[in-house]
Parts: sequence; C-alpha cells; structure tokens
Amino acid sequence: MRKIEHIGIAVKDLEKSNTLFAKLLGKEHYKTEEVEGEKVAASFFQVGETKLELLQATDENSPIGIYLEKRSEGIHHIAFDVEDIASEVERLKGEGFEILNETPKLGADNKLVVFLHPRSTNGVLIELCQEIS
Ligand SMILES: CC[C@H](C(=O)O)C(=O)SCCNC(=O)CCNC(=O)[C@H](O)C(C)(C)COP(=O)(O)OP(=O)(O)OC[C@H]1O[C@@H](n2cnc3c(N)ncnc32)[C@H](O)[C@@H]1OP(=O)(O)O
Ligand SMILES: [Co+2]
Repeated sequence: MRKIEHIGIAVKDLEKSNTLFAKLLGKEHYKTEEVEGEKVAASFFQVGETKLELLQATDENSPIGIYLEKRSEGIHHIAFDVEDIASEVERLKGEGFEILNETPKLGADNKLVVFLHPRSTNGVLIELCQEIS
C-alpha cells in the first residue's frame, strides 16, 4: 500500500455535495465521471496527496444506493494505491482477508480496482487501486 488514494463518500445528491465540499475545501472538484459497472457517478477533489471521491447511485441496484437505504450519507470506503494489484490480492488472500472481486475491475479515474469485504477488515470497506498506465 503506497498511500491512501482516496476516501469514498456516499452522497444522495452529487451536485449539492459538490457545492458543499467546494466550500469546505476552498476548491472545485477536478472531474466527474460515471462508472457504469459500479452504477455510480463520482466526483473527485484533490486534497494534497489524496482525494475525496463523492459517489451517487445511478441505479437502484447500485452498491451506493443499497448502502444509503441502510445508512446515512458519509464515509463509504478507504482506497489504497498499490503498485501491483494482482500480487497485493495474493498477499492479502494469504493474510486471510476476504476479496470481493479477485479479478480487478475497471474503476474511476483510470484505475483497476479490487474490494475487500468489510467483515474481514474491522468493518471498513477497503478498495485497492492500481493506475492503468
Ligand atoms: C469503482 C468505482 C469507484 C472507484 O473508486 O473507482 C468506487 O469506489 S465505487 C464504490 C461502490 N462499489 C462498491 O462498494 C463495491 C464493493 N461493495 C460491495 O460489494 C457491497 O457494497 C458490500 C459487499 C460491501 C456490502 O454489500 P451489501 O450492502 O449488499 O451487503 P450488506 O448490506 O448485507 O452488508 C454486509 C455487511 O457489510 C456491512 N457494510 C456494507 N457496506 C459497508 C461499508 N461501505 N462500510 C462498512 N461496512 C459495510 C454491512 O453493515 C453488513 O454488516 P453487518 O455487520 O452484517 O450488518
Ligand atoms: Co472508490
């Protein structure tokens, strides 16, 4: 794990939350992006070495929508930047962590991503991200 790549925040209304976080951070988001495979629309704010990723559901079956049915808006996951996602998955499997998708999938912001089940990570949804070069 090289650094925290981003903190994922589940929101109901991306535009409203973009305005709120722009006021909070004193800067605008640098991009918005829809990730069809995850049924989310995301916007990104750069904060020093890391980012905030605001996430709105784009479909009733979105993991974000399901999350918001059961919880209020707020921190959804922590994403770590890794150099080699395949070897990191093998290492974490060996350490007994529960991998949700062993095959990396296309994430936002030009990344390959893998998620670990929160029940194996002390209740924190963890995402691994590898930059697609
Ligand atoms: C990829 C685009 C973008 C990027 O960065 O590139 C994203 O980050 S997209 C983010 C959205 N996508 C995902 O979250 C994919 C991974 N998530 C999942 O597979 C599910 O959301 C899962 C398995 C974490 C939860 O599934 P579901 O909600 O259907 O199951 P439960 O409600 O039964 O939850 C099981 C258990 O986990 C706890 N839980 C659920 N979500 C979270 C969370 N975000 N953080 C911590 N804990 C979570 C839930 O409370 C249940 O615990 P229990 O003790 O059994 O009540
Ligand atoms: Co994320």
